[in-house]
Order: sequence, then C-alpha cells, then structure tokens
Amino acid sequence: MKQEDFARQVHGGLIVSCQALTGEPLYSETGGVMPLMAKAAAEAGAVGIRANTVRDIQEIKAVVDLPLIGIIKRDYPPEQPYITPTMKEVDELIKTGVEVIAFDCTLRPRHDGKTTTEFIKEVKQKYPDQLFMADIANFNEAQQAYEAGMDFVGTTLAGYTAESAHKPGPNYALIKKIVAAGIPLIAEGKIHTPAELKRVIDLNPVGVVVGGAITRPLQIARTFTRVFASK
Ligand SMILES: CC(=O)N[C@H](C=O)[C@@H](O)[C@H](O)[C@H](O)COP(=O)(O)O
Repeated sequence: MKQEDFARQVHGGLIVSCQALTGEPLYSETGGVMPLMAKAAAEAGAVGIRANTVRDIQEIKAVVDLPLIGIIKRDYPPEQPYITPTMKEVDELIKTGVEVIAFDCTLRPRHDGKTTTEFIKEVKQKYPDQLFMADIANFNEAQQAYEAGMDFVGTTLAGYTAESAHKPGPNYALIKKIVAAGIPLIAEGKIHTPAELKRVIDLNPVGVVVGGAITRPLQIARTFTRVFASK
C-alpha cells in the first residue's frame, strides 16, 4: 500500500487501538476478546484499528475489514523501548500483512545497540514496500524519524519518556508543531474525551488514534469510581 492511500483511508476518521496486555482485565490467554472490541469500533464507524501481537492482529483481520496498524510490545530490559523494539518483531508483523507497522523511534538506547536512524534504514531496506509509523515522544524524534524515511510519525510515546513533556491529556503543542513541519502525523495518546479528540482533529493530523478511553474498561471505570474517591 502507498503512503497516500493509507492516509486517504484514515483521514477524517477514527482509528481505535484495541489492546489488552497480560495482567489487564481484558487480557485473554486464549484470545477472542480484542476482535470483539474491533467489531464494536467498526460498527461505530472507525476507519482503522491499532493492535498488539500477531494473534490479536490475525483475529481482528478475520472479523473486520479495516486497515490495521500492527505492533508487538515486548520488553528487553534494561532497555526501555518496548513497541516493536527489534527486527525480530518487525519480521513477525510483516507476515500478518498489516497495512502499517509501528515501532519505537525514540532516541533512547536500543536492545540491538543500533541508533534509531540505523534501524529505520535497515528496516526500510529490508521491507521497501511496507508502510511504517514511528512512535515518538517529542519533536526532535519526530523529525529524525521522518528524515530517516518513516512514512508516518505518531505521538504515541509523548509523556511516557524522560525526554518528553508529561501532560494528563494530548500534547496539542507537539501535534501542532509536527503538523506545521509537514510531517505526516498520526496523533495518538491520552485522547480521553470527544472534546479532546475535537481539539486534536482541528490541528489536522493525517490520522488519529484513541485507545484506552474506548477499549480499556478498567481505565474507563476508574474515571467514574474516581468521582467517589475525590468526594
Ligand atoms: C504508551 C503506550 O504504550 N501506548 C500504547 C501503544 O500502542 C497503547 O497502550 C495505547 O493504548 C495507545 O497508544 C493509544 O493511546 P491511549 O490509550 O492513550 O488512547
């Protein structure tokens, strides 16, 4: 798929991230849960799905006909990057046929010892026909990833690294700056309400991802139980 084709498919609509990690209430050893979330998203009019693990991606692809952003979250301590952190995860995702593969493009030390730019170039050389999204946390990382050849950048990790500003909601200033720089942006992370979503889309990113506020019931329930706790 071409960069502009994916951009056209998702622009003006919502990408829903459907993920449950081990230990989360919706995590299932045997699968079957995330495709239900994806079905709900599709019925609500979502234009794309973001999903973690080969299993979830395959199960989701079987029930909804929407473009997918695929990731594999895997820890390689002591290094911090965990979103598709090495070529091993990229190789696994390629086999699923997802439209876009997202991986960590922060400038933190990597498990494979490569620089982020070296890794991006290696990945693009190995898979020239695959679309890739750079999960970044700040403007410098966005710029470097785009210049190294990434098709899209995502604000996924903004507020989750030591090198980024920590805000309770979306980082509007970062979104604005990346869009203004002409970098194809998928705004993602900490969009918790329709009002926040509206503010983000007014900044005109290529695409926008909402996750936990739709697909993480523990997170959603807490927004209500917190009302009592704060009385
Ligand atoms: C930081 C990190 O690991 N983010 C993950 C990336 O895939 C997911 O856990 C998030 O749900 C996703 O980015 C969507 O964001 P939010 O759930 O805030 O709408």
